[in-house]
Parts: sequence; structure tokens; C-alpha cells
Amino acid sequence: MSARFITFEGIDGAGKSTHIERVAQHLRAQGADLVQTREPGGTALAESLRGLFLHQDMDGLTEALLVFAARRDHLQRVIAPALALGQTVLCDRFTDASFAYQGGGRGMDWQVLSTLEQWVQQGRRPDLTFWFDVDPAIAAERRAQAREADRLEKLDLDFFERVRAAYQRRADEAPDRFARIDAGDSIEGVGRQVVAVLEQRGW
Ligand SMILES: Nc1ncnc2c1ncn2[C@@H]1O[C@H](COP(=O)(O)OP(=O)(O)OP(=O)(O)O)[C@@H](O)[C@H]1O
Ligand SMILES: Cc1cn([C@H]2C[C@H](O)[C@@H](COP(=O)(O)O)O2)c(=O)[nH]c1=O
Repeated sequence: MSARFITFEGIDGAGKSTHIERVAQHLRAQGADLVQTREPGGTALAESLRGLFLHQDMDGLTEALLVFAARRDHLQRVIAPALALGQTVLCDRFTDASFAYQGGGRGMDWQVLSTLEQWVQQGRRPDLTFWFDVDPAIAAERRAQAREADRLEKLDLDFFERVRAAYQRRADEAPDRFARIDAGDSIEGVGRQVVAVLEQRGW
């Protein structure tokens, strides 16, 4: 099976982590050799930056610079080498999250983010992005039942509405790459939607 780069996006509590495992099961059954990773994170350096990012107060530009620094290290040490070996990379969040959270949520300039994307990624983009789209109020209820909130998860519904709108903008800009999943559906229903997207591509 050829190398593929698949990312999982959506607001906090949308159900990404729950369904990455479903995708992994499906692709393993097709013979894929998988690498599962996440952003910010995925290397020792990027995981250190993740700790700072999630727990220290900072402005939107500082957030963007930190996540893109973490991404550069992650791409060079993990993602690019895995794809070069023919592995399939499943990544929990990637650059669409920077456009959604720092662009939509924090109001950072879209063009500045596009420039960082070009510098850091040198043309590397996911082959497929699952966007788990859900009403922010439903996601907030799920998070409240599941765990303690981190710095970003404490932000209000308006913030998550802006993040959601920015994901929609990214999806409109790259319709062939994005697969929108109705993540307000039951866990079983979301699982069926995800597998249908893979099957449509013959994966
Ligand atoms: N479709 C669903 N219906 C009901 N509950 C769900 C659904 N999907 C996930 N959940 C539950 O919601 C909670 C959050 O799910 P999950 O951790 O997968 O979200 P996430 O998108 O990965 O969040 P984050 O990005 O913040 O880590 C979990 O308790 C999970 O069991
Ligand atoms: C990659 C990336 C992430 N974020 C935010 C989104 C989430 O609130 C956290 C990561 O937590 P998760 O439980 O692993 O989903 O970080 C961001 O603001 N910008 C980014 O580029």
C-alpha cells in the first residue's frame, strides 16, 4: 500500500481521538504500515513545546510560532521519514488547526499563516483530512463529561464558533482534500461515515 498522510481535525471534543482508532483498524486490515502521531507533539522537542503551549498564557502570534516550530521538527524527524518509507501517517491535528485556532479563534492574519505554512512545509500537505464537524455546545458537553479543561478548552462558545467557521473556510479552499464528517451523530454513525470515506477512495 502506498504512503498516505491523513489528518484529523475539529474543535476540542469533536471525537477525533475516538475515531482515529477506527481508521487505523480499517487501514491495517488493508495491509497498511501505520504511524500514529499528533500535533502539537510527535517528537521530544515538539512534546515539550506542547506542554508550554497548553499551559502558559500567550498571544495568538506566539501560539502560531510555537505550533509551527513544533511542526517543523515533527515533519523532519517523523512525518517525512515515515512517508519516504512507504508508511501511512495518521496525525491527530495538523496545519488546519493553526488556521482554525490561531486564524479563526485568535484573529491572526490568514496570509501570515499561509506564509508560515509554505516556509515550514515546503509544499507538504495531507492527502486526506477528516474534519469532525460538531456544534460547539455539544462538544463542550462531551468535554465536560470526559476531562479537566486545558487553557484553550476553557474558552467560550464564541471562540469555538470562530474556530469552526475557519475550518469551514479551509474545507472550502481544499474540497478534494477535506472529508466533512457529521460528528454530532452517534459514535457508531460517525464510525460508519469515516469508513465510507476510506472505501470511496478505495483505501
Ligand atoms: N459521536 C459521539 N457521540 C457521543 N460521544 C462521543 C462521540 N465521539 C466522542 N465522544 C466522547 O466525547 C469525548 C471526547 O472525544 P474525543 O476525546 O475523541 O474528542 P477529540 O476530538 O479527540 O478531543 P480533543 O481534540 O480535545 O482531544 C469522549 O468522552 C468520547 O467518548
Ligand atoms: C495543532 C494545533 C493545535 N491547537 C490546539 C487545539 C487543541 O485545543 C490543542 C491540542 O489539544 P488536543 O487535545 O491534542 O486536541 O491545541 C492549536 O491551537 N493550533 C494548532 O496548530
